[in-house]
Amino acid sequence: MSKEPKSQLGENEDRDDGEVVGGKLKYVKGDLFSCPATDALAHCISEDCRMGAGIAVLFKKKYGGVDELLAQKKQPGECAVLKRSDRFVYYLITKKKYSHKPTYQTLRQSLEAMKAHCLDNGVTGLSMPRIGCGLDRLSWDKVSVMIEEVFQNTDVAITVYVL
Ligand SMILES: NC(=O)c1ccc[n+]([C@H]2O[C@H](COP(=O)([O-])OP(=O)(O)OC[C@H]3O[C@@H](n4cnc5c(N)ncnc54)[C@H](O)[C@@H]3O)[C@@H](O)[C@H]2O)c1
Repeated sequence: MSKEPKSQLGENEDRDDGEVVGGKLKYVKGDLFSCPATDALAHCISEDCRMGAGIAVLFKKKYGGVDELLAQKKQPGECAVLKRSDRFVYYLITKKKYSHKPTYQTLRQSLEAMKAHCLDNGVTGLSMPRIGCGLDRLSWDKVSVMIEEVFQNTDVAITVYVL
């Protein structure tokens, strides 16, 4: 596995096995969907559940469930969830419409909602891309710290996949 420049990954320790660990987050270079089948997955979407661009398109193709998600009537700052096989798939609702941009505040609230669901349901492994930091233009330096803060003092192991 090739290695990402550390500057793109934050303050991490590069290990011999190609994985990079830093605080609560572990980084793996590669496709998110190559993660262990038992890991829960997380990504960001809008309240309208459009999922017409970015990695959300892949989630829609793989897991469907748009009607099921819309029926949950989750708003920005909340988190919708699907159960697929033995895993939960989390949809962090960070904005109202697909054309909007999220705020750090709604992302934090959505992460808190996801954490609550993880703790209530015994989730111990969670994989995600660099959420909010592609099309949604947030800063990974800030978002990674936020994820660490929200999940500190939990046993949820978080892996971030970076292409
Ligand atoms: N028309 C629309 O529906 C529309 C419009 C704007 C944004 N979006 C989408 O984008 C928003 C989310 O933005 P975002 O910045 O959180 O997500 P994103 O930009 O889709 O992806 C976040 C990060 O993941 C990376 N990535 C992409 N594929 C993979 C993969 N297979 N494995 C690992 N990493 C990967 C991507 O390069 C980026 O750095 C949501 O609203 C979503 O629906 C949709």
